[in-house]
This record gives sequence, C-alpha cells and structure tokens, in this order.
Amino acid sequence: MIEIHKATIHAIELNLLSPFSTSYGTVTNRELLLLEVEDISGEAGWGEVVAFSTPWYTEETIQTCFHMLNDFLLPALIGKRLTTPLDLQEIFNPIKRNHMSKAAIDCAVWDLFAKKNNKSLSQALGGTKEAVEAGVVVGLDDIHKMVHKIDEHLKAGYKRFKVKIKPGADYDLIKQIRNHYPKLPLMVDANSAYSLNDLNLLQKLDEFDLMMIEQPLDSSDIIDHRHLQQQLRTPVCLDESIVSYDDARKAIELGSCQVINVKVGRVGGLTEAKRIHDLCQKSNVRLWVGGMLESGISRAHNIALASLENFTIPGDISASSRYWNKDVILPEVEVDDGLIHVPKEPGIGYRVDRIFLNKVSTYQKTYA
Ligand SMILES: O=C(O)CCC(=O)c1ccccc1C(=O)O
Ligand SMILES: [Mg+2]
Repeated sequence: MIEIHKATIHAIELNLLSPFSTSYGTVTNRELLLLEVEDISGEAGWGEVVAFSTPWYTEETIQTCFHMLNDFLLPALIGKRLTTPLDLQEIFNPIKRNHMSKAAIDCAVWDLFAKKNNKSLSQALGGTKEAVEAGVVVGLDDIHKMVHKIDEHLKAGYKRFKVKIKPGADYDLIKQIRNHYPKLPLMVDANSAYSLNDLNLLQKLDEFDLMMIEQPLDSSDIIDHRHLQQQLRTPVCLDESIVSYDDARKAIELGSCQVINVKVGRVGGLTEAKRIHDLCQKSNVRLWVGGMLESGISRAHNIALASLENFTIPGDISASSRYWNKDVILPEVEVDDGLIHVPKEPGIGYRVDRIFLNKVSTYQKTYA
C-alpha cells in the first residue's frame, strides 16, 4: 500500500538532433511534461506526458494534458492510498479519454510500486526478456538522406526499419529503398494519410514484401481497415485507431489488422497496455511497442513493456542518441548489436539527471 504524498510536473523542452517528418508535419522542438510522484517515505516514481505541442497525432496536446493533470487528475491523486496501480482506475474513470495525461500518472505509479516492492518495472509487469530488440524510424526526407540514415542505423545493428510514407512519397520511394536493400526488414507507416480510394496504390505496395503497413487509413477507423486487409497481402498494423483494450478487441473481432502497435501514452498507461498484450496473446495478434519521440523516462517504460513475452516484433525503441544530444536519464538508453538490455534495478532502472533536468526545465509545479 502506498499513499501519494506529493507530485511535481517538470515541463521541459528538448531539441531533436534532426527534424522528424511524417505525413502530418514536422517536429523539431520537443516539449514534454515529466511527472514525479512521491509517497510518504519520499520514494519517487516517474512518468512522462508524450503528447505533442499540437494535436496532429491524437487530439491531446501538452497544454490539454497540463490542464487535465493540474485541474483534475493530480488533485484527485494527492492523498490517495493505493494497494496496486490498478486502483488508479477509480481516479481515471470519472474523466473521459485524455489517455496521455492519465498514462503519465499510471507510469509514475507503476515505477513507484516496483521500487517499493524492490522489483524492476519489467518484473513488476510480468516481463520475461533480458533484452529487447531495437527498431528505428526514418522520417520523410530526401531519398538520398533516407538511404544514408538507413545505412547508419544498419551499422548500429537495428533489427527493423520503418519508413514514413504519404501520398506522393510512397511507391517510388519504397521501390528505391528496396532496390538498395532487397532483404531489409522493412515496414511503412502512413499515419492515416490514405483512404479506400487509394486501394490500387496500397495493393501495389504488396510487391515490396513489407513486414506491415501501419495505420494507412483514418485515425479512428476499424471498418475500412477490415476491407483493406481483406484485399491486401501485406499485414495491416493499427496505431492511432487503437486507444483502448475494447478498440483492440473489436478490431481483432472484425479482422481489421494482423498487428498492433501499442503505445503506453495512447492507450492510457501500462495497465491498459498489458491488458491489450494479454488479449493479443490469446488471439494470435502480433505486437510491438511504439514510440513518441520521447525522453528516457518514457523510453524506460517502453523497454519494460517490450520485455513482455508477446511483444515479438522489434519496436520503435531506439537509443537515446538517435534523438538527443543528451537524455534526461543516466545511464542513457544504448543499443548494442540491435539489442537493449532490460534493467534489473528497482523501478524503471535509470536515474534522472537532476542537473540536466534543471537546465532544460521551463516550468515546474508541485502538488501536495
Ligand atoms: O521513433 C519514435 O519514437 C517513433 C516515431 C513514430 O513513428 C511516430 C512519432 C511521432 C508520432 C507518431 C509516430 C507513429 O508511430 O506514428
Ligand atoms: Mg504510427
């Protein structure tokens, strides 16, 4: 049992090493909220709000998450006694959606519980792997730059390569990449830039033997994706469309996808992510852990989640140095021969670099 005594929001801003472009637009500066929760004994757990500054990926933004945490979620959390992280549902249920703000609390509380029980977060979640496989994403760019980046990542040992596509940068782009790398474990992510009117084009991508096509159609659709999957050889993977266990259950029942990208923020936390994992394991749907251009805190949660058995496909989990000059955690996340070691230390298994945190902090607020 823990009693949440205090919580602090640390707003930070980090510069991406290079701008990241998707079919929606480009990210250069990364605003994030780091959430620190403490129990009576002073032990701390860490969470992260992974929403973007604008609502291009989901409807949430850093500002809407701050509003939810500041005005509803943190006032409800302070002073609460919890016997397990699952007890958070009582605080979350009266508040609709807003998954990324809830996920920050859920992850911080999971970290804190794991530390109190002297378990690694991986162990606390039921993870079984000692290391997880690292994948990497190459944003939309000039084809020569994209190929150059793939070369670099191949040398670093990454095990799965994802390329962003959009109308006008799809068939020819992937054809060129395939010509360079006939055997590369390659997949594409459209971030919902297509509709069923593009069926012919999407079917043409079948010739590239892609591992999967991620979120080709609308962000909230599971019906059109079913029609598409029936007419496509390439497995469909859903990202934006799956924001809960129930979404996953319905998409599986309809046959809308063969693979799901699980993002802790998008589904509202580790508890929901684990439920989706367990469901997909029973239903023979393959899984991997997605990424949000996040700091080391959220990266640590992703590593712990990916250590669960049914995350059989390398996720968008890359080294800290893929994104940042310097990360907020010590040590940083490193990829060794395509693998990331799963920490055995209590909780997330990484320390927060307080000196660096203060340097990149733009605003701080404590709730007690
Ligand atoms: O490397 C990462 O962190 C993930 C990159 C990525 O694909 C992504 C980044 C930002 C928003 C959405 C997505 C996505 O998976 O669709
Ligand atoms: Mg995606």
